Amino acid sequence: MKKTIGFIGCGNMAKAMIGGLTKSKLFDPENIVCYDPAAAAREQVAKDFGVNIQDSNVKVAAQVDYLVLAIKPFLYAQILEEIAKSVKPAAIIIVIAVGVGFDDVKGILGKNIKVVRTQPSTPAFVGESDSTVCPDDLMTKEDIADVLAIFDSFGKTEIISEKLMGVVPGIASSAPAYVMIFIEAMADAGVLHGFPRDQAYRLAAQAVYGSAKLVLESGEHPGKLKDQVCTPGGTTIEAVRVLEAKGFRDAVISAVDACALKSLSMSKK
Ligand SMILES: NC(=O)C1=CN([C@@H]2O[C@H](COP(=O)(O)OP(=O)(O)OC[C@H]3O[C@@H](n4cnc5c(N)ncnc54)[C@H](O)[C@@H]3O)[C@@H](O)[C@H]2O)C=CC1
Ligand SMILES: O=C(O)[C@@H]1CCC=N1
Repeated sequence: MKKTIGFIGCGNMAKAMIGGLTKSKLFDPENIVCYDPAAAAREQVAKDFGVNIQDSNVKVAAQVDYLVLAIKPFLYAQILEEIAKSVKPAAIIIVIAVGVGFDDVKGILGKNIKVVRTQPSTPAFVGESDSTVCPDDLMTKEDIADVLAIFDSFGKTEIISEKLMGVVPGIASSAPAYVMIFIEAMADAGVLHGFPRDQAYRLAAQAVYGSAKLVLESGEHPGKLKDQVCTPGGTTIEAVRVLEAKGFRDAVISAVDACALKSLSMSKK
């Protein structure tokens, strides 16, 4: 792409996204323009990816076509005020924070600014984010295609409605945390039975990865794929019995619901 993309904030999500952008060669490193007040954060992205580091948010905002606000939600208003006079009128603002809506951005940058709400996830570090994007009404088909190309460079992307944007952390962007707990717990059980820890993590992680790939590539219902594993009178159904008795499904549904409700409450603040 012959355009420029800027990152305000060079923390976890910025690093994960920049990794995909540079690996895919979608942007030349000098066209990825970044600032973070934390020297260690900006030095890390400069060292890892050779990106173009500036000395203020304003300088980033003034020169880019796409501007990713890779900062915590509570900083959005303050930083939008800071860059308001510098943002290019035709720039596309990429919001990645939970709870920050179109009106929050347009209320400060003006109603004519193009904004896309998104949620990437940390598997972007390995090119496997399950990103969601929601463009505003001003964005053209070409704008949307460009934003999809950006997000596809570090994973898979779904376009969703603004109403679902508030729910998405529950099943997507926060989900890596629950999956990590599942992997850790499975590996702990392996260690309990004598497996070396590193081998237990590899096996548990591959079980999750392989199962996810099977769902995605076979297109089969997850219940059917579960049944394929359960030999009558065998080992797997014993584990399934215990998971059901311990309320595994309810625990997962309740956790996703709690996450989604928290996210929705942040949008209403
Ligand atoms: N971590 C995750 O899994 C996901 C995070 N998000 C969203 O991404 C955003 C960033 O989150 P993380 O990267 O995880 O946080 P982080 O804490 O790793 O990075 C935030 C960065 O912002 C920098 N920063 C602080 N004040 C600043 C300022 N005045 N100007 C410029 N930069 C400043 C910090 O030094 C830090 O490097 C949040 O809004 C979060 O909701 C979205 C999806 C997933
Ligand atoms: O926990 C959080 O608020 C962020 C948003 C999605 C993942 N982590």
